[in-house]
Amino acid sequence: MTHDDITADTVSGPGGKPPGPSAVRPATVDADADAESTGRDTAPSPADAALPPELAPAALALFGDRLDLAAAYAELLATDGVVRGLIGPREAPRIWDRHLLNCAAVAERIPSGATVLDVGSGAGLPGLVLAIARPDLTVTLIEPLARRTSFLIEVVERLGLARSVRVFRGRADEAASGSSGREPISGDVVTARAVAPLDRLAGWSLPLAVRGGRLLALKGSSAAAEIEEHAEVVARLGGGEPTVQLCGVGVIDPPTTVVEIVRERMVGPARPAAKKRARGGRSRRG
Ligand SMILES: C[S@@+](CC[C@H](N)C(=O)[O-])C[C@H]1O[C@@H](n2cnc3c(N)ncnc32)[C@H](O)[C@@H]1O
Repeated sequence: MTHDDITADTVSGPGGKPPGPSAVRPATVDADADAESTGRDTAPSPADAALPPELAPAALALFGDRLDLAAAYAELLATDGVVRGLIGPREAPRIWDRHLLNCAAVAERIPSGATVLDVGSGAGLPGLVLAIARPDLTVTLIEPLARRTSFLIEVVERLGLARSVRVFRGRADEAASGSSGREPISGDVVTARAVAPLDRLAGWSLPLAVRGGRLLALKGSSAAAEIEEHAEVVARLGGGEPTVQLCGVGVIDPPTTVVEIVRERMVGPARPAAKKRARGGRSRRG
């Protein structure tokens, strides 16, 4: 089996431009773009993942007694994640504010004991962070790229999260409909960061939510404009009125901006066009 052959089925138990804390310039974890823009060839060091003292109160508030686990994940991202091209070298020193704390703040919108599906997890953001911050959650990381899912699988094992976190290798639509003999999956909450514009994201994500469940899309400064542009499509997909939620107010600065959409109606996939009928009202193929 090659590296690229690893599928979700081999896993037990359970990477655009992610919106960072900057309301103006979104953060990115795109390693290739980062390396190109800096021209740097930085050797990763665990020290890059050290929690900055000024962020310690926020980290403690968001991770509580799971702070050590969050620190272990930060170190894996800043070392293996950089070496394997999942995180740009420039992201390593800002892993806590732009990524871990930014994602963990969203936990306040997730009910106790919820099942969470994270679409386009990349290196585990935000799904893995939520699983670390909230041991009561059951989280599935949905990611089509083998290089990313193999990293996720290893991190889940190394952090001892296999009981609450599962990795699904595939696209969101494959997860929703079931494919390759896999059962369709659904959850109370669907999360996504830096995956697609709101219309496409809603098309992929709402079918994954149970009725009354919700999509939490981490969107940064584009949130209001995206809602205005795509509200009609969202409604056609069965979504309620999208709202903008600020998470982590008073804990992180700036708070995380999330577009929240409740799945109000179950809308099926588009039906194929009706067959043309021959004269006399009968289908041409009989
Ligand atoms: C820019 S990365 C963001 C990764 C991560 N969410 C973050 O914030 O760092 C976008 C990710 O979405 C994944 N992706 C793209 N299309 C997808 C789809 N249809 N279903 C699930 N994941 C998808 C890509 O493979 C990639 O890992």
